Amino acid sequence: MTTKTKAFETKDALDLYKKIIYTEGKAGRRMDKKQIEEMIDLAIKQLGYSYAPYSHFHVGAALLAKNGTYYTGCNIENAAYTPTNCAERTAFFKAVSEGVKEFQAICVVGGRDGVLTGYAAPCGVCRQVMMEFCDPETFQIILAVSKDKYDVFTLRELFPLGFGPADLA
Ligand SMILES: O=c1ccn([C@H]2C[C@H](O)[C@@H](CO)O2)c(=O)[nH]1
Ligand SMILES: [Zn+2]
Repeated sequence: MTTKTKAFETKDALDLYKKIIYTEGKAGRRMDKKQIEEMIDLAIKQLGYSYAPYSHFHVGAALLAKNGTYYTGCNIENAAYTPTNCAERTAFFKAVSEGVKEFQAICVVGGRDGVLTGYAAPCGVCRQVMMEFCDPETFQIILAVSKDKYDVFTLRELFPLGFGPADLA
């Protein structure tokens, strides 16, 4: 019998294991489960504000600043298509326009007609904007389908070898 099997012999041990994987994520990171759930709720609420008459793909985001403030965002499309702003960038630009430039994490949800069936990963442009303001090693990106189905990534994982302000130094 392996040590791992032994660890799950009691319900307490199993609960502890679940707590660890839920709060630390795959790469051993630390985000409070309650806070992740709060961010998922906020991002899902944003789906209701999404303006997506062309793609019908609704996206919501909740950005957590280091000062503890949340900035939410939705995608905002345009008849000329290219002026479209993604949910993530809406959240970032709201924060930066209010003088807030330090961030801990963002949660993103999205799906056709606002129905969440899988992860809506940030597009390349949004990853580049994150790279401008966030430390790629520590900034957390929560991709969620529901409060029971989500994954946490660092910006570095989603944007390896990304170009950022440090490259100009
Ligand atoms: O990172 C992304 C990628 C796409 N979208 C939006 C833009 C557009 O309105 C729709 C389809 O691409 O999804 C976002 O909000 N965030
Ligand atoms: Zn984007």
